[in-house]
Amino acid sequence: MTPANEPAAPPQPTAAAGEPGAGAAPGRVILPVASGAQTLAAVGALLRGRRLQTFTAVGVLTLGTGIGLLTAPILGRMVDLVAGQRGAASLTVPMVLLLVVAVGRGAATGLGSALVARLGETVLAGLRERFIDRALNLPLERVEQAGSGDLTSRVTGDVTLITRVVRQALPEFTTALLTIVLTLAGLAVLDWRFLAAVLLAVPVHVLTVRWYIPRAVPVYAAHRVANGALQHQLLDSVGGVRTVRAFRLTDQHAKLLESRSREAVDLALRGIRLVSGFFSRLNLAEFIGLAAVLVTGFLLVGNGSVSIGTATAAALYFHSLFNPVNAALFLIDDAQSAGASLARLVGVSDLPAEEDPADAARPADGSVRVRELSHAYASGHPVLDAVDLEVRDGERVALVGASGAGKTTLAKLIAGVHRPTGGSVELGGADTRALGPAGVRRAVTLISQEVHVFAGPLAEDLRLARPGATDAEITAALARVDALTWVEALPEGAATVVGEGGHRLTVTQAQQLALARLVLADPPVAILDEATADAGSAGARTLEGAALRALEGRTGLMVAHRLPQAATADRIVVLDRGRVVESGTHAALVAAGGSYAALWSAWSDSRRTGAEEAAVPRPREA
Ligand SMILES: Nc1ncnc2c1ncn2[C@@H]1O[C@H](COP(=O)(O)OP(=O)(O)OP(=O)(O)O)[C@@H](O)[C@H]1O
Repeated sequence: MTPANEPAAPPQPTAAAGEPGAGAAPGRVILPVASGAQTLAAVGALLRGRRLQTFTAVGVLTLGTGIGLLTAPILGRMVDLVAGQRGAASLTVPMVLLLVVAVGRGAATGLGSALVARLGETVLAGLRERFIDRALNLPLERVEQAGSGDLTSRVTGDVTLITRVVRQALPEFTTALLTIVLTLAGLAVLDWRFLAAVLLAVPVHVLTVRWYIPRAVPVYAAHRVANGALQHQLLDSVGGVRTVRAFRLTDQHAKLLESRSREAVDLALRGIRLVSGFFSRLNLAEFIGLAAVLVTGFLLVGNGSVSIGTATAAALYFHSLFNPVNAALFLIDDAQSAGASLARLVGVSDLPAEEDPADAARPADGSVRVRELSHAYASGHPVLDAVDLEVRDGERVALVGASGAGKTTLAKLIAGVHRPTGGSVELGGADTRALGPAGVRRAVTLISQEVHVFAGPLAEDLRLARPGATDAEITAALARVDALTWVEALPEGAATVVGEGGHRLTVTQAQQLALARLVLADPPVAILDEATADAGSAGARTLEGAALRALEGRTGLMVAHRLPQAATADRIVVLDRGRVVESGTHAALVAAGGSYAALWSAWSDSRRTGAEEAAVPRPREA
């Protein structure tokens, strides 16, 4: 009695990425996950904007299912006609009707399914847009607290899962549910006792799902992990085949592969056994239900309550429930996983949008004033301790200090990436709280070491900093950061596709692009955090020159790891354990013989011995 359209592949319950604690490292505060009610409300709000589309889709699908329900009574009527020996001619009308019903049902359900899929896609697109909008505007601090993996897994894993379910399962699930509801109603119309007989099978369905889901979820989760481990082992053994042979590790690797493979196969077989168990239990439910309907029909026909045709129609109705019931139960897991993923998307998209003050202040110039600034990532562990710093409009200040001294933290606080635990930051005389997030973004640009090159034409990458920049402005910005020569040498110049899947840029080139974006954004304050530290010495010199030109006409704060770069700044500020310990010109600080002088002399010694060319010696690791 297994249905003809029983899905061929075993169902793979998904341990939804949103399950509590999934992937969350200890100490992480993961981004919010919406409750069931909030998720429904969000989907409801999206559907409300598409009332007509929703009513049409559900209406057409209901019509198709309703038309399909006519098949059983027509067949029942034919049975009555045959039982009453009314002659072959009397069957013509019911047969034509059957044909009309089949065509009508096929057309309406096909159209309805397409409309439901389309509605699902549109709603998903709306949700995705809202999610991306909120995600891109999340305070970086919040993303860091959650770990960027949390946001990434929502953008990738959850969105992919929901898209798959919306495309494949939603139309099938909706049709199955409608068929079940309408068929039960049809049974009640025939005779309520048929409905009661059919409902005898429901407890077996419920028990089957309760048996299957808790067993299947861990098995399939473990199967995915085992498959991942097998792939990894294959890559390791095959990729490193020379080393494996050279060190005579062939047997060891073969054994490892065998054990990983056995593990994956065992889990796959357990999955298949579960699916067999799932369907055999459903078959039992079908047996119980059909037996009950037939016995009821026998009794009702016997006492003259219904005709043989009506009893036949009831049995056919029940038989027509097999496929939708199995499909709906089979898809419950997909629906659950999609629901969990949806809750994770709604959790982020329901976050309040970043608010800018109604009458946001405007910075008067490019000066920076930091007062009593303190910060602790974890309470009780201050990283910055009452830092005071004043940078004049147009001044270039280098921040130096040992690793962990707090330079990057200070840079991020000034750029508004983190909110300080205590104290304040003023840009151009205006407190950053009065400027608002958008105001701070306009006033200051932070370039960090992890420069991202967006996939697409190089010129478009630059236009992100100034939408609508002319070709001449792009060329001028590239020339200013010394990048024009290599950009013009690219196969299609500034139109060359760079980034993921495109022309690969070197680290130096990517940082030059970041500097060109800075030139185009033209903020009054720029912060370069280690922008030149990673590029190797030749690249580092190119970048130093580019950075100096990009900073012309604005206030510049440089987190400097190369002391010669710091030496060219108007002023050097030395941080130690979260405090400003020295401030002055290179000459003054060297003469003062303090910690900067110690760093400088260590660096000069290393130059003399030729041991170290590029990086600053780090006297103390935090
Ligand atoms: N996101 C974070 N969460 C928790 N602790 C952090 C975080 N970022 C930095 N820290 C800690 O804060 C302290 C200061 O780090 P910071 O990166 O500001 O120093 P730095 O002077 O820039 O160091 P480096 O030269 O190595 O980049 C370090 O102890 C670091 O481990």
